[in-house]
Amino acid sequence: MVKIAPSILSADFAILGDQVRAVEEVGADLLHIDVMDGHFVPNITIGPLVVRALRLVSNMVFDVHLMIENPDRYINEFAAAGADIITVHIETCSHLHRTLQMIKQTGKKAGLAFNPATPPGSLDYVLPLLDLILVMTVNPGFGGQKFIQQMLPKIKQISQFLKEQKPDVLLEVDGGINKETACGVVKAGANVLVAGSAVFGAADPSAAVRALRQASCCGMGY
Ligand SMILES: O=C(CO)[C@@H](O)[C@H](O)COP(=O)(O)O
Ligand SMILES: [Fe+2]
Repeated sequence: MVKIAPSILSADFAILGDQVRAVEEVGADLLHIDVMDGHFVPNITIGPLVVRALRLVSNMVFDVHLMIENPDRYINEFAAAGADIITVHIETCSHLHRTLQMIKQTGKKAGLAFNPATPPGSLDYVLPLLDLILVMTVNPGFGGQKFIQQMLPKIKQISQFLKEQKPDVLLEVDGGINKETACGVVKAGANVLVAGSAVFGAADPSAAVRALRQASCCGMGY
């Protein structure tokens, strides 16, 4: 079953709690929380305080996507604030194995993200520590960008690798996912679809989650 992960980056922050409740009620599987530091990516967004506040109003799995330099400094804080999955970018970690160990030591699930131009190289060496792999299908930093088609072979390659080595690891895609692109990424092997503007940019976010779920079924052959 494909999981749908609305990204609050495109939500209305003035009514964030209501928007999160709406996607939770319609059965979205994870809540994707984009953390940006203005260094690794040009944008600045959410910190642990917001995660802590949302934890009080939601029981969803919190999927925290750290787009920050030197993520080790903040792993414990995000874990304590209520993150369930903490994903770091391979491009930000000088000691990736240690960083992933640090996440696992908090008792949370660990994810590893790859920018569009980054080959999925080090996977062999850190796979035992991973619960999720995130393939960026846009360059990180902003919502509402166009899906990069060239990522489909990368998704296929990682999906094949996971089937052989560790099938329970989630394969998430993030960026430009909507009703039109969902089928192709699922066919390529993705099983978690992050969607920001396609959900919270829609007039009715609940209907948009349902539509995305429906569209993802085509990739599974029905
Ligand atoms: O991590 C990011 C952007 O860097 C994402 O999670 C965005 O929030 C996706 O937005 P859409 O492309 O779905 O609008
Ligand atoms: Fe993200």
